[in-house]
Amino acid sequence: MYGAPLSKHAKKVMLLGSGELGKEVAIEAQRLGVEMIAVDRYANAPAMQVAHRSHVMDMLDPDQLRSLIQQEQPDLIVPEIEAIHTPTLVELEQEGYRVVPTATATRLTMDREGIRRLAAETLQLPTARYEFANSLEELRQAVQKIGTPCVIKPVMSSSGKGQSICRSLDDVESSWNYAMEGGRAKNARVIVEEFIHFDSEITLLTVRSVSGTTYCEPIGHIQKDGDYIDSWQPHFMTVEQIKEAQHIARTVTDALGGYGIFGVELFVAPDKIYFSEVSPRPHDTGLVTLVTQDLSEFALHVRAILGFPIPGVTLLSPGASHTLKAWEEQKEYQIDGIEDALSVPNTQVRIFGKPETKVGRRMAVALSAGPSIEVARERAKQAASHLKISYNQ
Ligand SMILES: Nc1ncnc2c1ncn2[C@@H]1O[C@H](COP(=O)(O)OP(=O)(O)OP(=O)(O)O)[C@@H](O)[C@H]1O
Ligand SMILES: NCC(=O)N[C@@H]1O[C@H](COP(=O)([O-])[O-])[C@@H](O)[C@H]1O
Ligand SMILES: [Mg+2]
Repeated sequence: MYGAPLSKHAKKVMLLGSGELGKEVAIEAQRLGVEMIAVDRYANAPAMQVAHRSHVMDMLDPDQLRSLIQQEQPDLIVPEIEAIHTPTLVELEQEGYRVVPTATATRLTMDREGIRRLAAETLQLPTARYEFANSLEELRQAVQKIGTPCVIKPVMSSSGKGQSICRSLDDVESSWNYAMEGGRAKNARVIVEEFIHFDSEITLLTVRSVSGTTYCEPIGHIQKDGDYIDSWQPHFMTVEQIKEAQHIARTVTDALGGYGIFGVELFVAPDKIYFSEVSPRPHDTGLVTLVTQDLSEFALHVRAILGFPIPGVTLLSPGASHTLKAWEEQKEYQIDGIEDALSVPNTQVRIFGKPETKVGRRMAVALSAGPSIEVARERAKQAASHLKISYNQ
């Protein structure tokens, strides 16, 4: 039970992070008559453009974060990115605020170390072998222990930022420097992971709600330089593989707790399935669910966090997504080719409306349904290829 947005009894939801994923969450929440407050580090972020109001602030600053939350008094705090001062969320939760899915889940997944130690050491889930290093010298030793090729990532980064493949000991120094440039916060710590030669990688969207745990069909995806290029659903897996994937997803999401959607990232190798990482929030590769499921991952997240039932999720059609990225840093840009993209059958586009372009920044996505995965992927790729960014100096 709640009142109209902006009235005394409104249900107030605060998004911490207001990118393309938050924008879809805000739209779904608006559909249920929720009052939306969008927060991010820059003005006119995508979700801010569809929320009731917005705030620009440094979410890694504990004082700013606390004072905004105390000022707004949201019923639910919904982290949309990892770069948030999560110890403050833990304190606020103890003081009675509700953090989605839980403050501890956001703290553990904020850096790779928390979630990796939970999954591999506490829960004993299969992961790539790993080591941590705080300096170039420690990194050399860690690479020698893990062996090459290996993957080196800042402990605090996302969308592949600062991540590289180290193919021999000669690469260690450049990998270290790259990680130092790409990492978030001033944290000189990296993880070195054994390189897994997987057949495919998937996201298993898993929802925890008042109705229990529900799994979506697996989403296959291709990543380049640690960031996603295209995704499709359903991804074919054997019954045994699906059972194993769901077991891993269940174990890790039960340990994190709370209500909401989780993107469980798994590597599917010939002999076994590896846990990679988990987002306690909608996942970028899950944008495809906007055209494949009766309830998208965003609708599922909103339903779950508001405490509403999720009797089931239905896959309506095979589908695919294909991203459009910018390759220049500019304050002014235009997107052309939308007409051609929308001429592709069963296709939609989402233009995120980010105020500026950056090198490698995702600006839009094409979403296509089709009679098969092959057709859907081809349609989404074709539609995305029609979208062109022109940069105006
Ligand atoms: N140990 C590994 N072996 C092989 N490939 C890997 C390994 N670790 C990461 N990758 C590849 O790099 C991609 C990005 O890695 P990861 O998910 O850890 O980074 P991320 O920065 O958290 O990305 P995002 O925030 O988009 O999920 C993976 O999806 C996978 O394709
Ligand atoms: N892999 C995580 C992910 O896709 N997160 C999405 O990207 C936005 C940041 O984009 P930006 O870096 O272009 O501002 C985030 O706000 C979220 O929507
Ligand atoms: Mg990932």
